[in-house]
Amino acid sequence: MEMETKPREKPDSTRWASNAWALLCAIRSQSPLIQCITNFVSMDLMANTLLSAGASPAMIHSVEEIPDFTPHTHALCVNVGTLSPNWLPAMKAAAELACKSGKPWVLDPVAAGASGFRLRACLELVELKPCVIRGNASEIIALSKASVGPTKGVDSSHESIDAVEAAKSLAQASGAIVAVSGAVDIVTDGERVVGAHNGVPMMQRITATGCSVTALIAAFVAVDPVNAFEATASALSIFGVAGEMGMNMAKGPATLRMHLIDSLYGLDEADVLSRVNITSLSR
Ligand SMILES: Nc1ncnc2c1ncn2[C@@H]1O[C@H](COP(=O)(O)OP(=O)(O)OP(=O)(O)O)[C@@H](O)[C@H]1O
Ligand SMILES: Cc1ncsc1CCO
Ligand SMILES: [Mg+2]
Repeated sequence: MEMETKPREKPDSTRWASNAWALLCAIRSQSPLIQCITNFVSMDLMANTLLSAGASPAMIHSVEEIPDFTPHTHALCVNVGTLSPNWLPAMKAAAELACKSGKPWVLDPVAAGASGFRLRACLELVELKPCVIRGNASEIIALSKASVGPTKGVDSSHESIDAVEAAKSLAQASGAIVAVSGAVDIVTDGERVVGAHNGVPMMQRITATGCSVTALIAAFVAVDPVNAFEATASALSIFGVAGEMGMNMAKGPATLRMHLIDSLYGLDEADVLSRVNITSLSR
């Protein structure tokens, strides 16, 4: 029998899974404070997603409060889902202050291509240096091409895999990590591309699961801001694992919503190590 002379390297998939578990443990022990400026539809599910993961959400959005509050947060999540002109100054002020305070902020460009107003707002926010941009495929394609077009509103009419090139060019142009959710969640820094192969299709039937995973990404980058690429893929995968486990108990979207939150809260090391499925898609 041949003796091994050096320790065998763990395969990539094992390293991704143990890193995801370490980051979830860090969220549970540090309970990072996440400021969320988000749409009215998502506020409840987003706050409950963050709480069940161990983070501390604060849905604070008035421009008057940002100078006092934003510097004390650990990360910021900005979501333009129910955008109106009077909300945009608060989003920009918070993004600017987060950057100035050295805190990561994450952008969710909901329905970016649905109107000129919304697209311009998203492009202005991208100028303010988000650490991560997470959207569905149609949103990332619209933002990357800076084009308004026929859309299904907040839902995607593209597959995530069709948005890989758009995501790479948006990442290169903006300096942000770009994530595209879908059957496979794609994450890129403009060079590297990974896919998180977790989740269940029923998650699309619950409004604001995308918004909520963007906030979860904010919590993951809050505990590991220098490795935003890894943190983003981990958050997407962990949320997908919670969806898979929740689906085992669910009868439809309403019960999946409940069981997803319970599963995220209850995830243990064995669940994470056996289910996290992140692979390289770089060519
Ligand atoms: N076909 C699928 N199979 C498995 N998981 C999926 C599938 N489609 C979406 N998901 C998961 O559902 C979650 C939401 O992704 P989706 O792309 O629907 O976001 P979204 O369109 O921004 O949603 P919303 O705007 O309602 O917040 C993600 O965690 C994603 O991984
Ligand atoms: C349904 C809906 N409309 C605006 S924001 C939102 C939540 C999902 O993006
Ligand atoms: Mg969305």
